[in-house]
Amino acid sequence: MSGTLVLVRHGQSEWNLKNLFTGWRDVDLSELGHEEAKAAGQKLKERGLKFDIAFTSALKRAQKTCQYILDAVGQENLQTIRDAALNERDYGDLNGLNKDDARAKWGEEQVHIWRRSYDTPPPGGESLKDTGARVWPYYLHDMQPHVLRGGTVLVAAHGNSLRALIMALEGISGPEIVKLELGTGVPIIYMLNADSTVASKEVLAG
Ligand SMILES: O=C(O)[C@@H](CO)OP(=O)(O)O
Repeated sequence: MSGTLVLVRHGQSEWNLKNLFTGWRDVDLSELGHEEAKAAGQKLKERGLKFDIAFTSALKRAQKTCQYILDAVGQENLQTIRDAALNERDYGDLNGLNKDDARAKWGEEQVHIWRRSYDTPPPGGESLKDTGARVWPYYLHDMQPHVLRGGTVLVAAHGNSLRALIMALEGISGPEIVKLELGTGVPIIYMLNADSTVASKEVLAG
């Protein structure tokens, strides 16, 4: 057995609440999002988890979620690396549009393909494959070494940057990844083997 990797999607954002495509727009957590982030920290504290390093994106909804978690576990000053490699997928021309308006304009199926498929990018934006092409090398180079040294690593990021990471981590296929949805503020705890494969996965939902 090797180390522990804890992935958390940020708490609900203002634009999640308004049902808008968000992507790289730097919107804040909603009131509920602040609570979800605190609750995520509380759950991890109850597990007795202590981190060796934290990683988050260049966007404040993820950074604030990260800080709430570190505060909750009593590690408010832990080394935290912020990197745009972990940013949400760039939604391109869809950024700022209402998701229901987009469905009315382009159809339910097309919007679902843009939101959840592996390799169909939204107009002017990144596909999940494109997102994985920046997230996975970053994981391998910057995060995995800590895990393989037996460390416990926190990653507070976004729905699609984490879907891309989980896809590679678990070896999920393109057709299967369509079904994977991540809840806001829900921690996922992976224990990894020494050969970097997944030994166990636990989702702290509810
Ligand atoms: O708007 C976004 O950037 C993302 C995540 O909130 O939305 P979706 O769930 O549609 O990928």
